[in-house]
Amino acid sequence: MRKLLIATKNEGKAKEMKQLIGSYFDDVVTLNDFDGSVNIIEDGRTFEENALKKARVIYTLYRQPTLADDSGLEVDALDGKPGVMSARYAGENATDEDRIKKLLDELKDVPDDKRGAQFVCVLVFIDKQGRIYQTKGICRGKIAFEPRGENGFGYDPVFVPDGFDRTFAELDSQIKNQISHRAKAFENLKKILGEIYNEDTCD
Ligand SMILES: O=c1[nH]c(=O)c2ncn([C@@H]3O[C@H](COP(=O)(O)OP(=O)(O)OP(=O)(O)O)[C@@H](O)[C@H]3O)c2[nH]1
Ligand SMILES: [Mg+2]
Repeated sequence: MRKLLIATKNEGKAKEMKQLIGSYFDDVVTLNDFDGSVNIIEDGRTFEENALKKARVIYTLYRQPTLADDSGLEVDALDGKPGVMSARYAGENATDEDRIKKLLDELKDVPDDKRGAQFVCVLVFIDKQGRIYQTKGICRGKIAFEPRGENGFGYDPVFVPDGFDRTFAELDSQIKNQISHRAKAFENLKKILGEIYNEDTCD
């Protein structure tokens, strides 16, 4: 029985991660399932530092294979902000709506051709023996002028991925799971998992 702990409390992210992880684990649980009380301070300057910290804290507590995702939105016209601050962009207790409103306010005078942005996702996986693996995915797109769509989470209603004219929240979740920053990071992670679990099938 192979168990994976996912070090996230974000339900939107957790749902996508469970869909993307594939069949390498028999049981996949997130912090909301097994330890909602743990509070990890994300004080890194990069997605890499924060993802590593989340994975390390949970691996150290439970000594089980652990996966963490640190992700966010980098907007060209804001010099890469909100970046690692994406979840806290409008304050600690703000909602997705508050964050979107703040973003659209800041971009209100920015024309269509200057609204480029990218979602970034860094995954850190720690295997049963404590070996650390990291992958990254980027999805380019642009920021819409108003929110559209009901799917997904976070900034999805205002992010239009390159090659599409609909937002992530208007696209089917299956399409998001093929082209997103998270999907790309998982493509690389699955290659690593394939190697780990082929050479070491015990757990
Ligand atoms: O529209 C979106 N579609 C996405 O696919 C996506 N991926 C990340 N984000 C945003 O970036 C923050 C990450 O911050 P984050 O990595 O610290 O996660 P979090 O604090 O929400 O949960 P946890 O995993 O740390 O427990 C999230 O809250 C979201 O606002 C996304 N928004
Ligand atoms: Mg967080």
